[in-house]
Amino acid sequence: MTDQQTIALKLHRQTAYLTAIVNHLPQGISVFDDQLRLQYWNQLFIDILELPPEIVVRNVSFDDLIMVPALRGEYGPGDPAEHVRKRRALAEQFSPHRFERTKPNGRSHLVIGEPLYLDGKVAGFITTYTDITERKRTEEALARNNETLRTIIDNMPSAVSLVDSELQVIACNDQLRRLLAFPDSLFANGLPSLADLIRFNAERGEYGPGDAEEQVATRLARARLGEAHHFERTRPDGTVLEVHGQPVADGGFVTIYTDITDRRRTEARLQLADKVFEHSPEAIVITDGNRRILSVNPAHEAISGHAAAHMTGQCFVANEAAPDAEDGEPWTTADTLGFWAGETTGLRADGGSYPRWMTISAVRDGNDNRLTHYIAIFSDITERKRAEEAIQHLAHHDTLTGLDNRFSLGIRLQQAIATTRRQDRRLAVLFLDLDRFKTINDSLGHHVGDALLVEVAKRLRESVRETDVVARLGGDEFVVVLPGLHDENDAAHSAGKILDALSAPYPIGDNTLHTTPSIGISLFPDDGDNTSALMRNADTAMYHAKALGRANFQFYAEELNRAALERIELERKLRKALEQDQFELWYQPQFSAADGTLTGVEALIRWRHPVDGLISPARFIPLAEETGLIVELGNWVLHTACQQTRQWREQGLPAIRMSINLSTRQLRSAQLGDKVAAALAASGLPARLLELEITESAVMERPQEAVGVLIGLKALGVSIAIDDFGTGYSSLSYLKLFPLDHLKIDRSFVSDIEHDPNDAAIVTAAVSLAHNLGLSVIAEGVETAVQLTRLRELGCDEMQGYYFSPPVPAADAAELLRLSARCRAKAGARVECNLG
Ligand SMILES: Nc1nc2c(ncn2[C@@H]2O[C@H](COP(=O)(O)O[C@H]3[C@@H](O)[C@H](n4cnc5c(=O)[nH]c(N)nc54)O[C@@H]3COP(=O)(O)O)[C@@H](O)[C@H]2O)c(=O)[nH]1
Repeated sequence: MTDQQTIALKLHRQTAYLTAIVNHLPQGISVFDDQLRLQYWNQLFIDILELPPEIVVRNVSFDDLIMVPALRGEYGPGDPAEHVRKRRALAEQFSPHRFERTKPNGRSHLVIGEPLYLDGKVAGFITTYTDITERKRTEEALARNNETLRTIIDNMPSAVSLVDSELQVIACNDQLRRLLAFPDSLFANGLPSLADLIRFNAERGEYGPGDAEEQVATRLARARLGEAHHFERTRPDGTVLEVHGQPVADGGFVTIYTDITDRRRTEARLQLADKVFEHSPEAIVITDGNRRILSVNPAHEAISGHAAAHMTGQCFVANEAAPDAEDGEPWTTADTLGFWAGETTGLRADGGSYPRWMTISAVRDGNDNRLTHYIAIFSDITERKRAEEAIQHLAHHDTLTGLDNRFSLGIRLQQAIATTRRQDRRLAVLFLDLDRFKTINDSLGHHVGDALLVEVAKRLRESVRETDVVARLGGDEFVVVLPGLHDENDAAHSAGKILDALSAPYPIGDNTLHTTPSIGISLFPDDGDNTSALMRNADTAMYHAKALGRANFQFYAEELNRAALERIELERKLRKALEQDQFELWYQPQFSAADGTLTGVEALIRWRHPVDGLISPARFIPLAEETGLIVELGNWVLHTACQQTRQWREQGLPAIRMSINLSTRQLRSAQLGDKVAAALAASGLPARLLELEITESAVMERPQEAVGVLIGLKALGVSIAIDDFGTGYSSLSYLKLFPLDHLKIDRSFVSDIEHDPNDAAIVTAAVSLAHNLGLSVIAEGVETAVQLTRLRELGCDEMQGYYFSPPVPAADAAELLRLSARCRAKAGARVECNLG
């Protein structure tokens, strides 16, 4: 073989090798010369560009080849020749190029072109065509997947972060910033590292107190372990986060943060609700929308006695004692208004019934408003009702007697007036007060007093009709209301019955007590058309009955009311008079019956009112006594009288006995002895010259007590006189015990002594009694010489009366004393003569 043949064979082989290589390349390949005529190609070139094989021949022009895809519209719409021209212009630049083309049929290929140089000159270009259809599809699918994932992550309610193995955050969603309240500045330079995030949190106290760097180190160390983790974290603002970390294949991990604040709150609420359900003292019943019981709490069993297990599935009945038809109301109300509350009756397992306060709530579905459940809550109100009834009873009744009280009386009287008005009838209000009740109460004790009141209440109730009202106002005051009367005779008849019933003896304990009522009656409509007028007028009439000697009944009369008003006015004036010192003392002399010498004076109070003039004590002493003002007034009298004697002595007048009147109230005052002693001390009056006059009725009201008081007073050295003797039914046994000095015969026995033998007999007996007890007798109210003679004959020791002198002011009394002193100086002189 020649060298030429050897070279030719080598070339041939090389060409065969190259052709084999080109044909087995995974790409299409084409080589155009500098005239853009095709010189080399392989089958994949034809396949990838989908060229008709018959036109792919050596020296075919670039234009003819690309006209094929241009005509197929692969370069877009428009003139294919224009597309070819543009591409040829680009190709003629012989510059490297690389692009991807996707054909209308969806197949893609990558085109990479490089110019070919021969001896430093452009000799054409070589182009490879790689079918990237599958790669593109995979890439697109991946991109779509990524997009989907991105959308999912971005729209997840949870925060997500993806950290690589270097602990660099490589992905996160917006929720991460929102949920963990990361500021934008943290992301200003792209995604931060996990360390940045942890440090930021540690520094703002997200992990609680402690050293921030330590907290960072601990957390990073944990992250580096790359282990799955799950924990809950409560942020400082109370948000509860559930954190799930999961390692991923490349060494990083994905973390999901979920806000479970609401879930935790709901759980806490449910737990609480569960506890409430379990431990509520009130029974709770939960039913479905058809009232079938789903569950009951333990309190239900405790209240009703029905075991919880037996209740489930049963139909719940609100009012167990009512017929079915009547159980509808609570449910229809709950259905329409969502809620019902009221009292129902429950039946216990043992068959007993009990009142229960129940609420029923209708529960509806939040979406379609469908009624899904009922919740009934109830409690046993037996005790509460009992207490209410007791309170109600207490509010309307007198605790001691069980009668209506003042409050209830007001209501019932008002109702009775309305009924009586409609019936065109009359109504009577009877105001009752027990005579001497206070004495019984004070002397025998409250328990006896109470027992008496209970018996009085019983008798009152028995004396009237069931429909009549009987009330106790307090103390010994009772009121009876008699509605539907024809006339006042009906009222009088009932009042008489009551009077008899209440006046009968009361066997109480070991005692048999006696009391009588004083009854005042007012009539509707005659004496008033409202409760207060009728009550007021009956009260006034009752006082009138008392004033008329007790144990009787009196109808109200207009004049009584006037008198009552006058009384109120007088009381007001009396208080003012005390403040303004409108009182003065006058003095009435007393003389010895034997020789006519002045033995003493009686101090008698006078009220000089700036407008009404001189007011008699008979008008105001009883009121002062009633109101208690007498204690202050009496003290003033005591002091003024004692001071007067001092003045008289200072004027050189003879020292005589000064008598003052003590009232019942003063007698009962615990300070009386001290006050008398103080007045004596202040005035320097020798005690023996002060005489205290106490009425017979005052001492006999509580004789035992009086004995002690009088002994105490006597011990001060004063003398004591019994005033108005003969009017107070003295008990002889007590008279003996009283430390008395004088007995003053009441002027009612004196005034008619010359004509009435009875009066003379009484005076005789009184004088005899007094002398027997070692007392001297003063006759008061002596107005005539005949009376004086007669009283002297009957043995009276001293005289007082207008015959000698009326009470006179202090200055005139001083004149009398002067005159008396002169008379005494003339031995044997008769004072009467001088007085005349
Ligand atoms: N607790 C006090 N009671 C007092 C005081 N001052 C007076 N009184 C009592 O008031 C009642 C009326 O008293 P008065 O109007 O002063 O009447 C007295 C005499 O004026 C009157 N009297 C005296 N002599 C006659 C007379 O011949 N005829 C007549 N018709 N009346 C006369 O009697 C009253 C004195 O009575 P007595 O006290 O019983 O001696 C009267 O009950 C006074 O007690 C006071 O300071 N405190």
